Amino acid sequence: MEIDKAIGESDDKRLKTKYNNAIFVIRRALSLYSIEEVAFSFNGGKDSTVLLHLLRAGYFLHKKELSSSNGGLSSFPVRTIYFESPSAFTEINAFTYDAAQTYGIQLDIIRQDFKSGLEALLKANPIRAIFLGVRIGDPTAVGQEQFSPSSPGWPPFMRVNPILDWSYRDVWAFLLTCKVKYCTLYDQGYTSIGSIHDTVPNALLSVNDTSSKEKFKPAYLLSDGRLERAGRVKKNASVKNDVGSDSQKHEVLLASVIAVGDEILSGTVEDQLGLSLCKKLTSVGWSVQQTSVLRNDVDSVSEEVDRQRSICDMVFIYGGVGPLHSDVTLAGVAKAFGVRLAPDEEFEEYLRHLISEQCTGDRNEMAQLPEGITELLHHEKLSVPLIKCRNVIVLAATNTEELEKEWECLTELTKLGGSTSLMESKLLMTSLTDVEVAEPLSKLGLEFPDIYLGCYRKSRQGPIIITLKGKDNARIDLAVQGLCKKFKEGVFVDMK
Ligand SMILES: Cc1cc2nc3c(=O)[nH]c(=O)nc-3n(C[C@H](O)[C@H](O)[C@H](O)COP(=O)(O)O)c2cc1C
Ligand SMILES: Nc1ncnc2c1ncn2[C@@H]1O[C@H](COP(=O)(O)OP(=O)(O)OP(=O)(O)O)[C@@H](O)[C@H]1O
Ligand SMILES: [Mg+2]
Repeated sequence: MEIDKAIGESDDKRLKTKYNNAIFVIRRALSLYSIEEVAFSFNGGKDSTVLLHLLRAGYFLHKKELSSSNGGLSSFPVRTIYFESPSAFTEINAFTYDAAQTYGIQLDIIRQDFKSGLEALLKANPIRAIFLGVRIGDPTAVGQEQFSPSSPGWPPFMRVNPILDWSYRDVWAFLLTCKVKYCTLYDQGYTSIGSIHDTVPNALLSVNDTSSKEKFKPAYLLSDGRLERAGRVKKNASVKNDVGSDSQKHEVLLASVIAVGDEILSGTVEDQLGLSLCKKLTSVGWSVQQTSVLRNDVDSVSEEVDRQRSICDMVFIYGGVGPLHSDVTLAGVAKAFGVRLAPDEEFEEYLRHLISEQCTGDRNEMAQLPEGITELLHHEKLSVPLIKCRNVIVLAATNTEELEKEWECLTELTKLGGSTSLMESKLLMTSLTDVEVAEPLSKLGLEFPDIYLGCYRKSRQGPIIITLKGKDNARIDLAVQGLCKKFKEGVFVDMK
């Protein structure tokens, strides 16, 4: 069988594992249900196309085992249903029909909505299980397993999701490795295809071109699969790194800052990040509604996150992020949104670069993220992307320098610091130690509450760089003079 052979010959270990797991699910389903009792829901999309080939391979392997025959696969006897809609792309329709013909598939075209169509289908046929190309990350995948009964209110059948755990990259690795045809729209920048009314090419694949017609790279070049739905215009207009369109209606954006750490509560460790975060938020025009410190306890986190996420435009949470038993922040965030934690391969990949060979135990444990609601915000300055779950930003920073860096990246990646461009700023460099400048600086902060003061260093031994930001240049100059007065002349070098 050509698919089984192509995967067998590939040296992509991950793809092999994914393939074997999917084939296992398919073969289990074919053992549990007779061929008349299963159906394949095919719509010409990329995930569907992957599943088509997996099903063909799975059916072939299943049949081979039963009859020990070794012949080819000329026809595919699994009932295949396509819900054809007037708002489908013509390219999708053409591909669906074409694929059916190429692979000897008898297509059942249904021109009703999903629910009514399925009701009629199940009435007329002994179908008990339907294969779907649903993947983690799809909005409809939340809470689903590889075998999931249909939801209450839907006709009763088993949803079989062999590629539930496949990532965007796995999908493309499979289609390209097996060299199978897919819908032409994917070569024109479309990364996930809905109806003609809600789907455009993914702007992240746009190619700068002087000609009037915008050009796009093919779908397989999208580096962050999480953003595959960025081309779903109406339903997902806010997919890319904004703070939510509703929030823009407020005059002032509301933030909540949550720290998680038993050590802060016991006084063992002082929370420096909260203060810093509040200043930063204030400096870019946000109003911090509340700061809280919570125990390392899933329920405490979920309850607080749930409360704050509904009151505020954005919730910032830090502490309790990592693989230790006390690192419960992500589990709490997941619980607040009513989703589970699921392994995330792209995130795992980042962690693998960091921990590489030192890693013992199950790496997946470390790369679990709230399923279906997580967006990874990549930035070249960060070794691990920032985690955004709807309006909750999970910061991995454990000290102010790390926070400074994450904040910088966050403001670049989102519209958080939308007003920073209107701010005036000054950069001062000094070889004074942290201890020497800490108090004068915090005093300066009190004297100049309208001025944002930030500090960072490029290396541990290197100089400290002090940032002063505010809306009024004269006030910044006054603050600089105030600071300089507290020290001997010449200890600060004006960098700008
Ligand atoms: C064969 C099939 C079975 C489905 N079963 C369910 C189900 O059990 N529960 C449910 O909420 N939606 C079910 N759906 C609907 C999908 O979850 C989802 O709403 C749809 O695929 C998304 O399409 P849209 O993005 O065009 O709305 C089913 C869809 C199909 C095609
Ligand atoms: N109109 C439809 N007819 C039949 N099955 C459908 C239809 N729409 C969705 N499905 C089923 O739901 C699955 C998930 O749909 P989804 O749109 O997420 O994936 P896709 O269309 O295969 O790929 P893409 O994400 O690129 O659009 C499909 O793989 C298919 O099994
Ligand atoms: Mg689709």
